[in-house]
Amino acid sequence: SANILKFEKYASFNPSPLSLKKLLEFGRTGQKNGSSQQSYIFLQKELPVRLANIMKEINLLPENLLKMPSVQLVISWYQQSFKELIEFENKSSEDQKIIESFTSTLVNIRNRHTNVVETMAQGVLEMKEAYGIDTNSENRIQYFLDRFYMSRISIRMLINQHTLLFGKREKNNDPRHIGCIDPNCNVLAVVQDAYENARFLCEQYYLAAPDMMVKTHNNSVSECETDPIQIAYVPSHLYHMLFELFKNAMRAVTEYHSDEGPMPLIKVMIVKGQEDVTIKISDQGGGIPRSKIDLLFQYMYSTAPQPARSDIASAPLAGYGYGLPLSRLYARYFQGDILLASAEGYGTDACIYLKVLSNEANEVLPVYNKTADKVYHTDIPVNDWSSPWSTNQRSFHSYTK
Ligand SMILES: N#Cc1c[nH]c2ncccc12
Repeated sequence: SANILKFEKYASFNPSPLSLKKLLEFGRTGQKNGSSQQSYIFLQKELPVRLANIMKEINLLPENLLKMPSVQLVISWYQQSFKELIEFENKSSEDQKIIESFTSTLVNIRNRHTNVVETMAQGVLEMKEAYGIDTNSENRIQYFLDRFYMSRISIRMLINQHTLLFGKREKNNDPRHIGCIDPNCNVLAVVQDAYENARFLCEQYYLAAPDMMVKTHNNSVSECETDPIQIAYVPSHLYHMLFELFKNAMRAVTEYHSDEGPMPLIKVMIVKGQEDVTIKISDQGGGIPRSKIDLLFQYMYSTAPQPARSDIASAPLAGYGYGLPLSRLYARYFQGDILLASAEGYGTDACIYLKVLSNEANEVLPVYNKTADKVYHTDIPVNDWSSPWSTNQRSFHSYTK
């Protein structure tokens, strides 16, 4: 049908990543007239391209997952949103009425996709319970969900920028922000905000919470050692990452020191260098074995059956949920990262790395291509490093000649 042809057409284009610098410049001119038109012209093509690219990958999911009702529901949301977007394919950007209609379509799409993460997690659970899971599928699902959620983060970022800059005036938005970007995001302020909120939850559940000590080092050449550490960033993304890491650190410390007196502090180091801003959160929560670190970022591992509704309210720090894998995607989205280094038996350092320069903070987007396609169609490569469990007749030596 015509829609299928349009779908293949948009899927044939690669997404065009924007940098924070581009998004900022765009937003600054945006507040003058005329660039709602530029935004419309860019999004009119870029949003269907990003939707079509990730929809191509959804179809490559393991059969057992694809047929889950929750996954079918998510697919229907993407199909509907794609259909609504291509309605604007040949509509002129000269007509302000068309741009207004496009902006309200974006709001509808954003609302339709509000619960995509939970619904996909439900689909993974349905499949686990119905068919179980083999390692190959687990790896493919991990690969897919990282790309699928990164694509969703990027689409929501573009929609939020357009609707905040050109949509109905939001009442409480900070005039210094450009859409959802703060050109001078004060990192310490977001750290303190996330800590206070995680502490509140921790005290509610554990009746106690560890204190925090923060040190900052501003080693950027153009600034003084004591200048506040600021970068162009999306405060809500930074908050999401910090809140998650503080919750996990507090849970570890309170559970590891449950029986004795005062709990050890959570130490936070914020450093601005030439290339990176690093936020290191160090706890003495007993740590986690190196062999289990990867599990914290596994969607499948974190997809545990939801405890009874009453438990959810009382266990706000329970389980790891999708918080860590999604937080790492937020960090990676603008070329940063989150790394965990643990000393089992003592504690854990969690590091958030962000880009100092906004022209280096380019969107990281999944690109549907032959490589991606191959990941879905090849099994895990044959073991090319020795392992104690693999006996290989060909080279097995008998030492008892
Ligand atoms: N994220 C995070 C963590 C921060 N501290 C931790 N301790 C045990 C397990 C996970 C964590």
